[in-house]
Amino acid sequence: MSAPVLSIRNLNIDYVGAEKNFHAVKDVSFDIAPGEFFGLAGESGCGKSTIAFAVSRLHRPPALIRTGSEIIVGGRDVLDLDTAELRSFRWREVAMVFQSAMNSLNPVLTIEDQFYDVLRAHTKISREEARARAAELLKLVDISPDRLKSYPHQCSGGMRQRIVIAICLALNPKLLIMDEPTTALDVVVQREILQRIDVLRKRLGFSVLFITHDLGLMVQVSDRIGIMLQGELVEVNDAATIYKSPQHPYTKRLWASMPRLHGEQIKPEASS
Ligand SMILES: Nc1ncnc2c1ncn2[C@@H]1O[C@H](COP(=O)(O)OP(=O)(O)OP(=O)(O)O)[C@@H](O)[C@H]1O
Repeated sequence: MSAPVLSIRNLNIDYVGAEKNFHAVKDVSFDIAPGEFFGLAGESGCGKSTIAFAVSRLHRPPALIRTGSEIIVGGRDVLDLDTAELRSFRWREVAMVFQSAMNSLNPVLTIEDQFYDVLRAHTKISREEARARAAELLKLVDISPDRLKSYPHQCSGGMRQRIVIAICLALNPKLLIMDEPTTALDVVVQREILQRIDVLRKRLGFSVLFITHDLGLMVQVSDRIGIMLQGELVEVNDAATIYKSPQHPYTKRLWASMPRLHGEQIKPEASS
């Protein structure tokens, strides 16, 4: 089996407080294989985003990663990278779509300039080449290259979100982290975007770490799913098992708390 794209070992993260520390991520370990769509689910506040930020090394104080934690990407521990190494690590190896990504585009720059900024910062690329690459990336997410001249406010929310995803794919990262990437969008647009991501990861071969509290959406798109409860990873299983025969009592409770489209609840099969 080929080496994992991401290997997290004994990850412990505290939020350091004046009075006492809060242990937000508790000894979490999991791997993501090349090309795998891995979902991380759990109620609000269970530590999902804290993990996502740590993997991208975007965590800031008061978040403190404890000694002994490992986040291995491409054979290197992300926690050991210096500033110069981090610059090439982000975007090239790991790119992250945030919860409010569609509002993260710069309002005073055209879409073309936003692509150019990222491409120019990381590669030796001419304006012409960047335009061609940006057009190609827009097509990947089903947006006409005519949009290169638009400003963010001229694009719908779903379109802006797809533009952010296209920018994230600009440097062919091995891992795309998506933290509640579609929460602000309507259900149909959410689904379209996730289906598009799925097609792209199969075509381009990147892996996905997808974070949401919406377990129903997650089982439809993920290969494997990790369930978090109060900072701990309590179950990791393939999506079908999580759906049909969840093993951990908390996973069962999560399903029970989740309304289905027509009001009935998903009843997981009783586990033996
Ligand atoms: N800057 C901070 N200072 C102190 N505690 C924090 C900070 N950021 C997050 N926390 C706490 O750490 C815990 C984990 O938060 P995190 O945002 O990772 O959860 P989450 O599972 O991603 O939640 P959500 O789905 O609401 O985004 C929560 O209890 C949160 O209140």
